[in-house]
Amino acid sequence: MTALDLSALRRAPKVLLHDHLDGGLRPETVLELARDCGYDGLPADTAPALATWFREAADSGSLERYLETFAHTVAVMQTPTGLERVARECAEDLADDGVVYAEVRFAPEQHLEEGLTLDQVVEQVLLGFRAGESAAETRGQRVRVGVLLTAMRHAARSREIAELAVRFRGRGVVGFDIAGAEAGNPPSRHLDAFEYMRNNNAHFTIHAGEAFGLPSIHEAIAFCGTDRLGHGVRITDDITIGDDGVPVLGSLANYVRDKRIPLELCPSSNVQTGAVDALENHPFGLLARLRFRVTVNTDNRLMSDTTMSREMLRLVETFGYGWTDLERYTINAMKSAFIPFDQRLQLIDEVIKPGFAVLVG
Ligand SMILES: O=c1[nH]cnc2c1ncn2[C@@H]1O[C@H](CO)[C@@H](O)[C@H]1O
Ligand SMILES: [Zn+2]
Repeated sequence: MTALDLSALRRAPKVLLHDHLDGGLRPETVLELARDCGYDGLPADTAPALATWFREAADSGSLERYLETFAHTVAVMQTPTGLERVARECAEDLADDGVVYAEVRFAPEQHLEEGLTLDQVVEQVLLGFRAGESAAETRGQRVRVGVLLTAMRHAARSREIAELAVRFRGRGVVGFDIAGAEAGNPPSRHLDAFEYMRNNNAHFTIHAGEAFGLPSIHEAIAFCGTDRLGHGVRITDDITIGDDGVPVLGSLANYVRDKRIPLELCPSSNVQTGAVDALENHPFGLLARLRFRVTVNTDNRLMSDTTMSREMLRLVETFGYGWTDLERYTINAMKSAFIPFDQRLQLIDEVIKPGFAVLVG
């Protein structure tokens, strides 16, 4: 059995379903792109200072204030070269951390300030991911990145973005999502977009149950028909612990568990936005114990100063997980991916299981 430390975790084959492209830039890239495009609004002028600023500003205890930090990353992702570079480095960084499959999301509508079209934005990002995958492969690292197109929930372009996602299906886009401030912007505002996805037999996830509770999760499932829940941590509001210490599930919690609806849990991010007050109290422990389909995710690597390996290490330190637990969460994630079933199975059988066998054995 290999000791469960950060370097061993980085060698484990990992699957990431919830990661924002505009939340994962390298600090030095933010600085260089800002210089190139003449953006002078950055709050720091060295890479370490900028890294610290993002982490501290995101540590706000409020989703709204957390989201304000994205103004700086989105500002430097407005040109073809900027978009391509950010996507390329994202794929390389994930590969370097031992991620073998990732679904990375971003909102094309936020990248039109310099006159690019929605299609051009998506094309540049896809080019970047393909370049990053190839660069990683030349170093002997293998990662596959699929794209989720996000619509901003306070805006009114979700139908258009859903159409964009379907148009780029088969060319690297594997699904759709809505994100942004949750309170006041329920998923049902975007019913036509979700209906469009369903009519086209296309996959989507919805940020729900992060800053707002059960009504948001209920709408995402019952009205919108989501395949997965982005975060979904507040499903614990529907679980009570009886006097005998035994958890009792309400009907919504039961439904989520019965239907094996995947929860894209993002431990560090949830503490930063105040969805959870401390990692020790993160519902990951309870939900995993109750055998919900839990997955481990980064959300925003820059804002949380994290990686997949570090999120896993934090869970190991907090909940005492071992390799077989981590393998189970990884297989949960791979089963829940939006690529075709046979390809998921192949990654499980040929990459994930053999990779963990080496570590466990
Ligand atoms: O955890 C989150 N909850 C809700 N919205 C988020 C979260 N992280 C990022 N974004 C939002 O998604 C956009 C597209 O990637 C980001 O610009 C940010 O506004
Ligand atoms: Zn998110």
